[in-house]
Amino acid sequence: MADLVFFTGPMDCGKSTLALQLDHTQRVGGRAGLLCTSQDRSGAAQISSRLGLVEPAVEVSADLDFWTHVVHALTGGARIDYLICDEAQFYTAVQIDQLARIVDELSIDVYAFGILSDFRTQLFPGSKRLVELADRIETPQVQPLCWCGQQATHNARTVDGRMVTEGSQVVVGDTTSEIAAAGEPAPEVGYEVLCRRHHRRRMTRAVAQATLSPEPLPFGSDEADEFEAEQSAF
Ligand SMILES: Nc1ncnc2c1ncn2[C@@H]1O[C@H](COP(=O)(O)OP(=O)(O)O)[C@@H](O)[C@H]1O
Ligand SMILES: Cc1cn([C@H]2C[C@H](O)[C@@H](COP(=O)(O)O)O2)c(=O)[nH]c1=O
Repeated sequence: MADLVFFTGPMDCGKSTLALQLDHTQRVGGRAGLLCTSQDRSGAAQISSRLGLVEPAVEVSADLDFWTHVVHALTGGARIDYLICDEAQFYTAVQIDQLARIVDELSIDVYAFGILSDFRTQLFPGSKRLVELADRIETPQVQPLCWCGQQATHNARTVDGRMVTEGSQVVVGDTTSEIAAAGEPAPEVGYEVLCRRHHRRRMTRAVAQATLSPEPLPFGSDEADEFEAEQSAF
């Protein structure tokens, strides 16, 4: 029996890497897959992993009908045993229903990968529908960490280096940890993974570093006191 599996976790937890590993392993095992993605960071119709793996993929725009696409490919003689669907948070709820139908009526496995919630902690429509319909929800084994060392569970968006909680749900971009480590200036829009506590407090790595440094504090002393009390608890 085929399955609809949703692999989910915050940005930078290895979802695209796992998607390409799964595809490779299945292909080596003699199965044939169709790779799909939506608005990959690279700007091209491909699944790209931060570890450097890249594979071409069907670009899933809002008007793509998965059912029609797959049935058309099958009737044209293609073999499809499974679908790899990256950046599935950007798919519409209707497209997730089409994927479930493909699993149930065509016995094709669908492996979907995506983040659950946006920078405001609200579910993406595609992810919400996947949680509702998936046979299984899996979390990749590598867990990214918040700057405090706790497991990072939430995605923060930064604009000009400052965390924001308002804006469009979709703004394609990358995490800034490696950019910051290399000493490069933050991009206009970036992302940082945080634990819930620091996401709630809008306490990004930059804010924490500024607070801990002997430089003048960037925010009110109440917030700084709260932050120092929290640090002594670790
Ligand atoms: N130079 C590196 N060496 C080893 N692992 C790396 C390196 N750069 C990135 N990674 C790993 O790549 C993973 C991010 O992969 P990716 O598939 O792009 O994530 P996601 O799709 O979840 O955003 C992280 O687990 C990170 O630790
Ligand atoms: C939190 C959040 C993220 N995005 C975008 C940023 C990236 O382009 C993708 C996530 O990709 P990854 O492979 O998981 O790193 O989603 C967004 O548009 N809106 C958000 O709130």
